[in-house]
Amino acid sequence: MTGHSDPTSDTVSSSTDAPGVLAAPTAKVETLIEALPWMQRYHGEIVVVKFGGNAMVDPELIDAFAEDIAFLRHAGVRPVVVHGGGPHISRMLDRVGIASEFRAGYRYTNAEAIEIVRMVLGGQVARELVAAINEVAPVATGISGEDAGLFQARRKTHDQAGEPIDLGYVGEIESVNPNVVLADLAAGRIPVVSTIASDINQPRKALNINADRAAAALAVALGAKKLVMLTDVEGLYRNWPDPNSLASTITVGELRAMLPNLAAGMIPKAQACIEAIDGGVMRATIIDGREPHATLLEIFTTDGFGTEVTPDTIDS
Ligand SMILES: Nc1ncnc2c1ncn2[C@@H]1O[C@H](COP(=O)(O)OP(=O)(O)O)[C@@H](O)[C@H]1O
Ligand SMILES: CC(=O)N[C@@H](CCC(=O)OP(=O)(O)O)C(=O)O
Repeated sequence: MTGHSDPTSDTVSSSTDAPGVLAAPTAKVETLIEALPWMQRYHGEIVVVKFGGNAMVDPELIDAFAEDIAFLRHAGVRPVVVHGGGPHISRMLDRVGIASEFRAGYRYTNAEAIEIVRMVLGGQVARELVAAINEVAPVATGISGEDAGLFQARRKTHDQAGEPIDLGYVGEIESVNPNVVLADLAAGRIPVVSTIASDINQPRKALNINADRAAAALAVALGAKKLVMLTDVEGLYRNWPDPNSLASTITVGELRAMLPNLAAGMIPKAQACIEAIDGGVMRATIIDGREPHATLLEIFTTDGFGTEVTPDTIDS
């Protein structure tokens, strides 16, 4: 039996271990068969997967994520990874004596901090993730949003309720030129994108872009079929932090209505889901990145998990 890890199991089993020996292959086949319609649905499609800094908490989770991305690529999906790195940035800022401050879910980024953000995202987090994926499938490449005009941004001046806000060198994406990502995909590579943008008014200056928002803008520009965001909670809670209020599906209209009452890191995530769906991405999901292989389970199994944001009316 090709690929069978236990050569002794070709022999007749004793009655005590027979049920386990019989059940395991059946379950494996069921899992594979369950994946078939999802593989068909996403074959050849672009899926943007955002890996949040809080989901990158341990090396085993990064390894499992790298395997999932390699699996998707070899199953015929065209995955594009967008990474966060908030905790990594906060640690480095702390080391150089800059306190982290978040306003309405976004990091207040002064002139010194933007240099650290650029260095940590492009020079540390992207490198670690590219290396992890390349260990499994050596086709990952790192791309900064400053490369080849990928992300052009303008300084962010208002919060989600439309009130003026000072965030320093934080940007809102104004335009996306996805050609550099498309070229990588066409060459069979797995792009890993860092969310720094060029300032539209000062092209040599960088702006700090929230990674959820950047992932959504990129998903729209690429015509992605799906946006998946891995984070450190099970999904979106309608009544945070009530553990019984986890939403398994929510329409974009319902989410829009919740937006003014959301807190902290969930604000940009919800805005990202809304932008993605409004921009034509059919599904945006927020899933628990603390669960190993969450990405694969979400994309290739029927139940999926976490919170799925859908258009108000679903026609596909
Ligand atoms: N309604 C909500 N549902 C889920 N999480 C929420 C909600 N409101 C605020 N949060 C917070 O948002 C956090 C996720 O955002 P964030 O820390 O920015 O994650 P990431 O680094 O993955 O982008 C959760 O850990 C939780 O503390
Ligand atoms: C403007 C802003 O807040 N930028 C984020 C960019 C990184 C990010 O979004 O990382 P996570 O996905 O891990 O939160 C920051 O500086 O933390």
